[in-house]
Amino acid sequence: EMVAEEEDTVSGVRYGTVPDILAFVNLLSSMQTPLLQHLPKEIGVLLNKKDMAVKKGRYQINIDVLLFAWRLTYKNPGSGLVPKGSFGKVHLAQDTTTRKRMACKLIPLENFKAADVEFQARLRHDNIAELFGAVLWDQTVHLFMEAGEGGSVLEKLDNCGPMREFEIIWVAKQILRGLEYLHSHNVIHHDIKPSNIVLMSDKAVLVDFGLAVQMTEDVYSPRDLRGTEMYMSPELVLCRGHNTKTDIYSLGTSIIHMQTGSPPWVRRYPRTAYPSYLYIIHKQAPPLEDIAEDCSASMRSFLKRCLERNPALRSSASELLKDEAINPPREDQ
Ligand SMILES: Nc1nnc(-c2c[nH]c3ncc(-c4c[nH]c5ccccc45)cc23)o1
Repeated sequence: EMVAEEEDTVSGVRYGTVPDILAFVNLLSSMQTPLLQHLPKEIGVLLNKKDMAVKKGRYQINIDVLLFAWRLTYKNPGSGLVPKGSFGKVHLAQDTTTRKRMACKLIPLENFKAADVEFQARLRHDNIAELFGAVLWDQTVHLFMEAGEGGSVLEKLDNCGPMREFEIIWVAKQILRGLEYLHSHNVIHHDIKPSNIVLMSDKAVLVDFGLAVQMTEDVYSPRDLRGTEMYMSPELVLCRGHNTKTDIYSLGTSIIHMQTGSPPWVRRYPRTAYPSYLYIIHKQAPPLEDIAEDCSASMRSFLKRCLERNPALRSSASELLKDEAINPPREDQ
């Protein structure tokens, strides 16, 4: 009766609350795949009753919700792309009843970790991509989330070149609000970079919490190296313990990428000659030389605060939100 019981607790797709979806995703990551191999249909928990229409316990891909490759406004038509997250491909999804457009990240069940969802389910903030639901279908976990239809900042940089300072200020301010909220819950994102910042018409949001961790003390001692090299802080590379300030450093290197079109280091140390940048990040002073020539004095001092080598002296998100660089006096606007 154990199997039958588990079957009926997970049968079909239903609306639920955050504890329900956390229980569901923990079940997924603990359940052995053989048991999940022969499920008759999709199973899942949806948080968003308003925009997702479940019909008699069904929420079928290609029937109740359609998946598309993203078509970017500034990309030539037809080049629909499927951006890759840390462990999954991200599609545009549209509920066929409500017409709501969402992002849908597909993670193969064997790669799925409850952590992918836990932070996004438990933490809600305007500048963190909202989780709408999770559905297991055909051995693949489908995570439905708030969609940044303007694409990621990386796509924008690749397509439109370096951003102007007022655009960078607009993005930096919102990501700092998201980081201030995350860090107030002792959560480290661990992968702040242009491809994990997505754009909507009225805001920028953080995505991809696959590497996020919650600190229990005021230092996190890593078991593995998490993040993307170019944006990593010196203390993270050293692997002797770090804290939420590592995200602030990664925002600083991301801003250098936004203003110059390239991540720090690569112009001075070409990728062809340097397979890894970890040693450079550890040995060299922070990459202030890679700050754009036309960077304003206030933004330059803002970046120095983000890229301070000593995390204890590096500014926090709350402190940076008061910086004049992102609060220009009115006549500047
Ligand atoms: N790794 C990851 N985990 N969650 C997300 C995510 C949640 N909502 C989203 N909205 C848009 C995009 C996106 C990324 N690159 C793009 C290029 C074109 C259009 C859209 C995008 C990604 C997401 O991404």
